[in-house]
Amino acid sequence: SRFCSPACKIEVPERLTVSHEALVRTGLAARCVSIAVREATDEEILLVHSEEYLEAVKKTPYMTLEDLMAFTQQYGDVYFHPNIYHCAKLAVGATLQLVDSVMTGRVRNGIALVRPPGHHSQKSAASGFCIFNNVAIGARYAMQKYGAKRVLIVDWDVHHGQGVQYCFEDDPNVLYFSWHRYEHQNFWPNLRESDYDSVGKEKGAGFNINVPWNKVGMENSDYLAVFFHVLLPVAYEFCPDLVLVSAGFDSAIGDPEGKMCATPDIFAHLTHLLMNLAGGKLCAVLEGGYNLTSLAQSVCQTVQTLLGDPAPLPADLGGPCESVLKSIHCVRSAHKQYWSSDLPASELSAKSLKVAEQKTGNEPEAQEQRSPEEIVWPEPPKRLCPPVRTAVALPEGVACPDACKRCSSAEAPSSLYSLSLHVLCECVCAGSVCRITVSLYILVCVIVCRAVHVLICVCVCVCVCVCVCLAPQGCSDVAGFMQAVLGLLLPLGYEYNPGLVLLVRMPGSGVCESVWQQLAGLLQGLAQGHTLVLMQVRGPVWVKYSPVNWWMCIQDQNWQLCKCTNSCYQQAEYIRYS
Ligand SMILES: NCCCNCCCCCC(=O)CS
Ligand SMILES: [Zn+2]
Repeated sequence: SRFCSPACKIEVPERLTVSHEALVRTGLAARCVSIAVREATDEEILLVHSEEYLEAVKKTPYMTLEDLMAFTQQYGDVYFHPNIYHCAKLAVGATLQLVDSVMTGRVRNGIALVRPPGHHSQKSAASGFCIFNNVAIGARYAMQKYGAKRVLIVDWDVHHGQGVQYCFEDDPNVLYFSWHRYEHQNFWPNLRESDYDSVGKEKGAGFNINVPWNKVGMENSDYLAVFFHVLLPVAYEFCPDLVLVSAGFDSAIGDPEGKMCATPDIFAHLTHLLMNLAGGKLCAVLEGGYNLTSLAQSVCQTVQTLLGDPAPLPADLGGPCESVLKSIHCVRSAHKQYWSSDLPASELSAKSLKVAEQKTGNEPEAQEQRSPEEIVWPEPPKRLCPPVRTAVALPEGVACPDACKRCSSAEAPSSLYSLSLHVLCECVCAGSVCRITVSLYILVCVIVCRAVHVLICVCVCVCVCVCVCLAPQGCSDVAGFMQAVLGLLLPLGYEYNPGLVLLVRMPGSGVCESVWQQLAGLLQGLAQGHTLVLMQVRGPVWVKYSPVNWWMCIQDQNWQLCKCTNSCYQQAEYIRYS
């Protein structure tokens, strides 16, 4: 009978079958393009691993049981099954097939559901269930075959991918970000170099970011705070050509390894926040994830966001806990010298990162006492996947796009203010909007919102401070702008949890196109994507309002609304008319 180390009780084949079955059951698989897997070649594996290691692993299918056990003992927490070499080659091959499909533009993004995982394996060693380092090979492959200059690897698995860190620690072209259960080096793999002060070596200094979780029981707001205040400002400054995600879901609630409390829907937001980078080129590669229920739910949340569906409302976020604030402060201080977009750590005061009352110490222990099966959490909320409908406000004399039928509103709104009020009221009285976050530029239209309710003004005053500190520099201060969006607007927006985001761009606001689109994209993580974008520009411009995706073509002050069928636009983008 097959010898079995304790490890093989959790890294089991059912991980892939339950994930795939969930994708099929929810209809998500049918919306995806399936990519064939293949075995990796020796040359591809040698992009990261040594010849002697590869040659040794090649022998494992033919080893006797005792040889296999001896071979396994030399590594930590892996098991070598006679078939694992074949599976490990398929895991790498699947990853590279995904990288091919994304880098050639055949698909925009995708996920490789593979096992064994990869992020712990090293040049000449297997570790932590990992044989070959799928994601590290994927990064090297993308740089070698497609000339990718900068690759961002985001490792949201609950373990530190030390294998990836070792592979790229002196390489400034690969930015490796990992958060991981650490508990002051008391959690596996118990490495000193997993702490926040490992920032990379030589030319790679600043390109390795470790965020240690020194407590278990981390929640959604902790994960988002690290994205807003550590990863995203640096990722935007790094400006990658490709994003690889070491998508381990053992960081989700119910996992026996992670013992965290973040719910599966958080992966919809983490994915969304990364999709605006690298022109949307994102390859997620499965790492860990051992609670079959939360694994399947987390995979579905990730895939549904990759497909472009609006993220669910970020349910009742608190502020990050004290322990996370400390980790964030430490890692930002360690990296302050490398990243200009990094506000001095002191700026990250408790006020902008609302300090939640210290998590009462007993929760995690309670978690520890309950067996993983006993931990329950609510089903992820049903998510909108709105048909793409459109509304076009057309100036006189401009023909409707095909298949549109003009249904001008009763009173053709005569100005930007009355239009947004008009649409606003339509939303509000349609009851589909309970609260509204006004975004950066709405302050100029504060008169529009007066008719809505006083809550707006609270938010507007916050936005006023952001806009004031931004407007003078205009587009030249992109870093400053993005820092304010990531470090202030998004955290507050997520905590405020609005029913609608109103984004108004006034002429002379001085923000350039790309930054504007980043802002509109990022804000769609709020309000289930209910975003109204109003732009007043010279000449007609199409803008997008979702989920009904109202398109408004605006010319000067002349507005008319008409609804188009959803056949007009499959993927809502900005289309500028000549
Ligand atoms: N030696 C005491 C217990 C050690 N357990 C090690 C578990 C490794 C988990 C690796 C993993 O999940 C990859 S994502
Ligand atoms: Zn893991």
